[in-house]
Amino acid sequence: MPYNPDLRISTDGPAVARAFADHIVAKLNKKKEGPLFWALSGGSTPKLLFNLLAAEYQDKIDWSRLHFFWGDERMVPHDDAESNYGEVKKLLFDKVPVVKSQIHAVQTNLEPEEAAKAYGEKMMQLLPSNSDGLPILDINMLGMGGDGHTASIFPSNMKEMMASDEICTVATHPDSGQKRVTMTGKVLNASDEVCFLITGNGKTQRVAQIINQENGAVNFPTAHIKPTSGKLIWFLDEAAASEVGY
Ligand SMILES: O=C(O)[C@H](O)[C@@H](O)[C@H](O)[C@H](O)COP(=O)(O)O
Repeated sequence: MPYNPDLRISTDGPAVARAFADHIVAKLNKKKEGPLFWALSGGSTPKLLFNLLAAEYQDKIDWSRLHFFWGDERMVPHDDAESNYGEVKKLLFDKVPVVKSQIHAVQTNLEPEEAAKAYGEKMMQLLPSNSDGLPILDINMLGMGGDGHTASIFPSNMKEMMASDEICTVATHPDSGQKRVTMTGKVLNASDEVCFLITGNGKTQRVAQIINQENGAVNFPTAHIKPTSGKLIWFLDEAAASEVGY
């Protein structure tokens, strides 16, 4: 399958956040009615988005239609500074009229294996599934680490995570040893749409290697995330995209 994601390049991080926020509005308008199942990612880039949504999109989005999931979550209490859920609760959920019962957080009070199993079961209950029996998210918003990881699929566990038939599984951060629950590669690729939000000159080389399909790209998990039948969009700022070949 050729690798030619839809590239949407904006001037800087805030402009990337705005481009993606407008993309959410457009998707809600296109779908006219019914729920939109949106998986969030952690990290610093989404913070720009959450702050913008809270500040300027209160009335542009019908928040009652949104269901929130997480592509990965750190196995810490929700009020821990490391919590992906905690971050978006503080920056967004506490400021806009989301429906609390439609926020589907990972149960980080459970043991990691239990939490991964429970989350996979919850996704199967709530989401439509494809012909392979995998849950389909309308939008899977992902970031990319400097090592090319996405969600909590790292180069060190990539083969296992991309081959797994589990919906969610436990991952261990290679540096910190932190336990995480992550959606597996097949689930990410079952999404109706995967949107990468990647900004900053720290990602330039990795972005170029993957988008230009240079040697070694196959070593990076992000290069393996291309929906089997959905769309793949990369929202980039000029710094991250500066060495993209086309
Ligand atoms: O829980 C996490 O840490 C994220 O899901 C992770 O995969 C993140 O998306 C990347 O590390 C990019 O993070 P930045 O946007 O901070 O570079």
